[in-house]
Amino acid sequence: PIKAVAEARTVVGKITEPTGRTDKGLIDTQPPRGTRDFFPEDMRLRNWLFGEFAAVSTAFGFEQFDAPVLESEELFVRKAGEEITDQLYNFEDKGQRRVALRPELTPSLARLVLQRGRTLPLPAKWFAIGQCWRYERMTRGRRREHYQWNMDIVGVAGVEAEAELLAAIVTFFERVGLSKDDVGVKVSSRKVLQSVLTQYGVPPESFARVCIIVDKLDKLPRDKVEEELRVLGVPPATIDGVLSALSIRSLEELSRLLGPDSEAVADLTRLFQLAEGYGYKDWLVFDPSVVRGLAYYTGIVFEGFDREGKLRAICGGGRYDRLLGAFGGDNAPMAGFGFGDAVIVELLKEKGKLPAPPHRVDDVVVPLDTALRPAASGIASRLRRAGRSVDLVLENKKMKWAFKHAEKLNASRLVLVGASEWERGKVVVKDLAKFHQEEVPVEDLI
Ligand SMILES: Nc1ccc(Br)nc1
Repeated sequence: PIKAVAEARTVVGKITEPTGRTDKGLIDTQPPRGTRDFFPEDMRLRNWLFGEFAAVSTAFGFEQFDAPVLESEELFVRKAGEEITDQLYNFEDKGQRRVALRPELTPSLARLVLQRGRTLPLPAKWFAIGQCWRYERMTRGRRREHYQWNMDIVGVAGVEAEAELLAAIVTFFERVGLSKDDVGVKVSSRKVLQSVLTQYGVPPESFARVCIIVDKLDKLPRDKVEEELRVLGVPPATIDGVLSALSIRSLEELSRLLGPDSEAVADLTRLFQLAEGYGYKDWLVFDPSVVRGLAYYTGIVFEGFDREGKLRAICGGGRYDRLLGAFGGDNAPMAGFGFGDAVIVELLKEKGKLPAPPHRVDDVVVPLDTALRPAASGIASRLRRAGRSVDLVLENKKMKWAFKHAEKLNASRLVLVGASEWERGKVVVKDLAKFHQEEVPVEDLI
């Protein structure tokens, strides 16, 4: 079959038949547009990365949750002009239900919190690693799915929650070999923008939309952003006021602009003080131009970035105290972040820090003749029960082949089941690292 696939690709290249098959009757072996296959070598990298995500979440005492990739569309319908909802992967199912592949995990988290209601002990510290989707015109050739790690804290109103979440992000970066010279985290608060807009008399109901437009400043030219703000009804003087506030680069300056009683200044000052305590203050950069592109943030917002500025945001998050209310529930303070599986891999590749976990087994077990296959199967079971990973050779092979096979599998030992040893209740165990072998009684074999 491999040959056929190769032929199909070379001869035909693409699907020619209306049946979706090549002229040789081969199905299209590529995954759907914008999606990825994970071959074993890809899966080993993915398992390593998700293992690091989960290890950090566990180190912080978080519990894992998950929810369906398929959700009711209404969970994601927000009228703030976000890219994430513009690109919703939504459709009508066979029961005429409006459904969507989740573009993010936070609304599902909110749904689960509401489902538990008052029975949910607070604070709740939950994490998830889940596939998220968008439907983007393939003209841009971008992916339509990625996996995202989320950590969220429900029930903590103070910036202690954000400080803990930032500590988790820094812990992850350190675990995978990145330092504060490689990456940083830009931190701000939406209360900065809220204060400025209030000073200029912009109605609160425009706040989310203004944030979504301002978030485009690092993607669109300034005049385009100003145009979108004007269309939204934000007067030019206000736009200038907003944009000049975003160019502030110190909390002292911010305090002069917003006044000594500003909540934004108090939150950020406290957050940097806590960061000092954790020891990651040098990883943080106060940057009021960070607003993030999700409508529901209400306070501190942050995003991980590569200091060389070559890549898109590595991760992002913030406080969102009004999401449960938006779903008709009672509000509870919430803060969290999302960390995708794409940019971090690009960054680790750039830094030469991307691991390539090899496939390996502990033992290769080989019967040296057909009559000993049941015995060899028994040996493999015994070793597996002892916790070893065992590749049992399933065809009749010679010793030479067995050695090569064990080497390919990076095996630690080659266990040979031969007639003469078996008669004496033994097998031959070759230690492939120490080039030494011994006859081991079956009852002593582990
Ligand atoms: N929200 C979202 C979903 C899928 C991808 Br790829 N990127 C962003």
